[in-house]
Amino acid sequence: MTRNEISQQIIDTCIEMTQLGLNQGTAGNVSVRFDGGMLITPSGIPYEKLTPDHIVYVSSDGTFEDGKLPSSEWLFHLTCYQVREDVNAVVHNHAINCAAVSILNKPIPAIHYMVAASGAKVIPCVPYATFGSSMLADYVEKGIKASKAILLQHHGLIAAEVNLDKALWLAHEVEVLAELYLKTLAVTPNVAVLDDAEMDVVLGKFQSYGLRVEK
Ligand SMILES: C[C@H](O)[C@@H](O)[C@@H](O)C(=O)COP(=O)(O)O
Ligand SMILES: [Zn+2]
Repeated sequence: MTRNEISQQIIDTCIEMTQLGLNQGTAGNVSVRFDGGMLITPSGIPYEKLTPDHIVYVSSDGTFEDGKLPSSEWLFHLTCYQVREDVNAVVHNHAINCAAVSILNKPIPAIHYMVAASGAKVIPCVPYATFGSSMLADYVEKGIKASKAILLQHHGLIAAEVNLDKALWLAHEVEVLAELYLKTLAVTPNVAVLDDAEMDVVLGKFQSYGLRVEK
């Protein structure tokens, strides 16, 4: 795919993210691994105003094109690609239920088997650090190594996957899980969780879930 086509896909994903109710205003950002670095949304431009020319190429050493300003979170996006070879797209947003759980500073435990869609038994909540900081990128590095979806304390969510469709799908799933967690926490502080053995089974099943058999 050409740079222009991927850039349009990034914009389409941003708009869908807002339509799904996962984001507000200019919050959030989206990137795709590209040519040794990544293509990423610019900083602070409303999604509906974006054209492919606004999308910024950031190289693996963090340098970017003259006259363009990448997302303030470019460093944690780049970090995701550097520490996980299996991901090619990263989505960040401030989805309301994920942000609420992050304010409680709680990981999302195995309250539902869909937690395993993250590739982990628990969706971690990494500590707060100022947006755009290298400290935040350091926390993201630790979290994303363990799980393809993480909560950022007092901030929001990151979901990383093999492609944009799957990254957005995962972000949406985690928002549903966060809502379920808040609803159950409102009834009892001791929310029941699935045991490790069952989560191992589900994690195994997710390895081949949705893969088409080639004939
Ligand atoms: C202040 C920013 O909104 C920050 O929260 C960042 O994390 C974000 O989500 C959007 O920033 P960019 O427009 O710089 O991508
Ligand atoms: Zn943010």
